[in-house]
Amino acid sequence: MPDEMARPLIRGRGGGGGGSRHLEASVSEPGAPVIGILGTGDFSRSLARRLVASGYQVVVGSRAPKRSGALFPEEAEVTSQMEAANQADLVFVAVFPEHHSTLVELKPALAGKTLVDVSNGLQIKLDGPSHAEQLADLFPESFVVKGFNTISAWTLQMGPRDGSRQVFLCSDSHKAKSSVMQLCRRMGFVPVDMGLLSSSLEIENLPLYLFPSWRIPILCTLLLFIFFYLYNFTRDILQPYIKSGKSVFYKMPIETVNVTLPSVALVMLALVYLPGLFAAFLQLWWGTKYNRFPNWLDRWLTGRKQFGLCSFLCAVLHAIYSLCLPLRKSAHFKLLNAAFKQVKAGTGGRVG
Ligand SMILES: NC(=O)C1=CN([C@@H]2O[C@H](COP(=O)(O)OP(=O)(O)OC[C@H]3O[C@@H](n4cnc5c(N)ncnc54)[C@H](OP(=O)(O)O)[C@@H]3O)[C@@H](O)[C@H]2O)C=CC1
Ligand SMILES: [Fe+3]
Repeated sequence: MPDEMARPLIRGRGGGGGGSRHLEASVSEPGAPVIGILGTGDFSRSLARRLVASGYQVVVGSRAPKRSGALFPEEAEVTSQMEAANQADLVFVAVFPEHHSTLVELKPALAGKTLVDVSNGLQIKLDGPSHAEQLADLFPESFVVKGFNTISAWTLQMGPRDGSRQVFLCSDSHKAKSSVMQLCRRMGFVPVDMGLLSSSLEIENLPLYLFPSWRIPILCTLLLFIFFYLYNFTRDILQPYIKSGKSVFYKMPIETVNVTLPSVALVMLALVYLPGLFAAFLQLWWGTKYNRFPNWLDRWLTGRKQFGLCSFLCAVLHAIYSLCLPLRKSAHFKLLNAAFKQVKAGTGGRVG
């Protein structure tokens, strides 16, 4: 990582270019609470800039402050980890969780202070202590708040935009959580209270789920496509070939795909409406609207938008293919016509 460390995510004032104008414009307000950041990696650098831009005094704790100092804005002080822990009122722990234990010597300096754990896991963990809970065990005299792990260094750098403004927070200390929520708002993010620190595992897993609601609809679309494609291939290409030796394999990439797409689109559309019918049937069967649907039906109902969009995509592809086919046929016809005219005129020249 040292090479990456040498390359600032956004350039300092002397570096020219890059960076958001908002960040360049603000200066830390004197008398604002001192925010400490342990670690000088990508996240730390972006966070420091955003905090400075929001009017906070920032002190960054590094194992090698001399090396890292140049990567931070002038307003942020880069010093030793111990010095930063002593000076700060609230401390962001921006080091990877496997290195949390190297910070234990800061325990006395961090006692009674709020620690924000921003770490993410590398894989989804379904049980066991979260990184935040492990940090709380390491620093029992501090108040650990989990949060900011769903915000990327890039988002911090560019400023909150729609879609990634929410910061999920949880802590066993109401006071510590409130102070982080306030800080969050001042930085332009929207804090979402997720309750006690026991929710931290859920928050840590959040960034690891990539488009979770799309997985099943996409899988369904692919399976249906394979099924209908094989059916059409057998019916339109394989069967004539075996029966009468007629070779129409050229139809495979375009015509067979084109007859497959509407079938997939229609079945996917049916899958949008089907769970609604199941739900209505269950409600009639139970005689009430207020029972919980079984999990599978619940997930299906909430995934209807994705099923619908997959169906729409197939229909659009079918429309595009259908428009392209006559163009291809007319080009073919023109070529044949030209050849015929030349033969008729007895020129015998090359065509095409
Ligand atoms: N990058 C991102 O977009 C996001 C990162 N996060 C979380 O933020 C945390 C930091 O991530 P990121 O900044 O990308 O990581 P980097 O690897 O870029 O930085 C980690 C920093 O940790 C410090 N550190 C302290 N002790 C040790 C040690 N024993 N060994 C190695 N490094 C140590 C180092 O600073 P120094 O050498 O100065 O002490 C180093 O710069 C992680 O927990 C990550 O999950 C969360 C959301 C997004
Ligand atoms: Fe059609």
